[in-house]
Amino acid sequence: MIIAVDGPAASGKGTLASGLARHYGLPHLDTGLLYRAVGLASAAAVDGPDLEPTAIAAARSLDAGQLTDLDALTAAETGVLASKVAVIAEVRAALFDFQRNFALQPGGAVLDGRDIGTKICPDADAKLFIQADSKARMERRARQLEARGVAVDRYALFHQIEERDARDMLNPNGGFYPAPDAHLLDTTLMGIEAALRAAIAVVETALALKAGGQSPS
Ligand SMILES: Nc1ncnc2c1ncn2[C@@H]1O[C@H](COP(=O)(O)OP(=O)(O)OP(=O)(O)O)[C@@H](O)[C@H]1O
Ligand SMILES: Nc1ccn([C@@H]2O[C@H](COP(=O)(O)O)[C@@H](O)[C@H]2O)c(=O)n1
Repeated sequence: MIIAVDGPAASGKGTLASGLARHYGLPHLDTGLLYRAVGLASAAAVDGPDLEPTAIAAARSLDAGQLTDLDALTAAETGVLASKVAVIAEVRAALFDFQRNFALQPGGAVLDGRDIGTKICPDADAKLFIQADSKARMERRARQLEARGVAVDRYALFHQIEERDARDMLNPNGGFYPAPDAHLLDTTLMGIEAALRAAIAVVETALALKAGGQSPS
């Protein structure tokens, strides 16, 4: 079974994808980490003329060892770098096979990102698109960073998230919209447990419909 979980920055898609993976006993891939690793590897070239070739070479030579330094990878600034390399078509192409092969492993997988339901796994058995308003997303990210001891300027963080959302939405090589068969889940007013229960219900309904049965009540 393949489950696709998409949504904007700090919407909680990674948390839900990891909860779904635990619930169904499936492996989970946070595909944002791949773009973050390429962004980090290209940091010295960012906003300069060499960004494209640097990022393309970094994407083509990416290996799993670069996905381990979670403090550096999940820093807010790394998210901005990631969104700058994510507009480069050759970077997306270089990362495609890794994601697709992960999805196609025996038994299936849960992947979260921006284009899983539209580009990486248009054939997924269940697709969720997670939404939450920008203020809620900013507050979630702020608390996450503060829990790690990082000082947060909420005003700057809010603008950084909005700027990244805008770059992502305009990404000409993206596909960062809900797939036509995705279920929209707005978690603005939901805690993590309630959101996970709702996500599991979406998957159960998708599976029941796929099997040709009634959707579970
Ligand atoms: N429904 C929720 N209510 C409150 N907090 C939440 C909820 N969902 C997730 N969080 C918290 O918000 C923070 C961001 O969540 P998460 O990392 O899952 O988002 P994301 O969409 O994967 O982010 P990114 O796209 O930037 O990687 C985490 O600290 C997580 O625990
Ligand atoms: N499938 C994906 C996943 C991510 N991106 C880009 O990477 C940035 C960071 O992603 P997070 O999920 O960790 O926030 C994101 O803003 C996108 O620009 C992508 O292009 N495709």
